[in-house]
Amino acid sequence: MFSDTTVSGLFSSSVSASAKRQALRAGLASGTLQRWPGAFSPLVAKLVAEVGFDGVYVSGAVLSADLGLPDIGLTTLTEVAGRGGSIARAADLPTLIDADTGFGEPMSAARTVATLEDAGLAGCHLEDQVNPKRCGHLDGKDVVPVGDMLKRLKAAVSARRDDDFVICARTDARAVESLDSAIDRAKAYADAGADLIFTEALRDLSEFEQFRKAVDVPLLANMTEFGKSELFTTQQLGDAGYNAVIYPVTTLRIAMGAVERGLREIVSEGTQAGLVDQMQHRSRLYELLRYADYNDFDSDLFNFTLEGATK
Ligand SMILES: C[C@](O)(C(=O)O)[C@H](CC(=O)O)C(=O)O
Ligand SMILES: [Mg+2]
Repeated sequence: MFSDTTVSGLFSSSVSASAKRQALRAGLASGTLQRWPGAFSPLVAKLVAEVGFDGVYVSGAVLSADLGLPDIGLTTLTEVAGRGGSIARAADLPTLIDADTGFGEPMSAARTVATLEDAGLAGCHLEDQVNPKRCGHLDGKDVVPVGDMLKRLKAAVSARRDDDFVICARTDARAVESLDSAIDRAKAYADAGADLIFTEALRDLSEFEQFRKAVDVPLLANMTEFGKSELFTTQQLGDAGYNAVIYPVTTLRIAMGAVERGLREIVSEGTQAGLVDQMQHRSRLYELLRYADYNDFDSDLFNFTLEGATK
């Protein structure tokens, strides 16, 4: 029987895309470091929200890896917007997505922004790398001339229909040119309308501090593992005056580490029984997915209980 329980928020977050964008902007203006872990799936986004983070990040590296591809600009806007939209709608938090170089020339960057807005994202970042792009923490990457990136950014900004959609400009110039050049580029990108600057692959804390002193727009730090930056704490990044931090690939690395160990143990032991204690319990999964609320919604169709399940 249908009950009058509201289904709002069951299939998709009940917070509108525009409210999420406002929340993202408020967080960036709050003076408190905003923490955005990468979610490799909608389910992980739900967990990110429940654990108490401020936002969700969708990583290009993770999205490609999940498709079994390297992060070298092979994914398409359709793939990225589709997966990003599914992740964004799963949680009440705002989601920032990695839009790489904008999937083409400036007009494509503009279309990227419109498409990501339609998909319910709260913001995206566009980087100043050449195509094909690479992971910002690997050697051998290159950046486009400042003027080309300004065209990319201006096109993106002009395509925005919701003024609250956050456009973040990422500069990869630190590793390719110098810290000074990265700072100059950041200033030019902010003048072109970027709301947030992603300072890629800085080396030590003093570089984060120098960046902060030189520019007066919100700054984002990338705490990706096994890269060029040391892993600073939220306290250190907050003290350095940064506004946001991403842990882009962290949840995927944790999960894949556990998956590989688990698969090997099944082969060596002939059973996964010794791993069960480390697994997310069925009841916890059902709690995250709000099974009980679906039961309430239509008890004729959904009458799940955990009775009979092994503990
Ligand atoms: C942030 C990043 O763009 C991503 O796609 O997640 C990557 C992360 C990584 O490869 O570790 C990057 O820093 O280029
Ligand atoms: Mg990326």
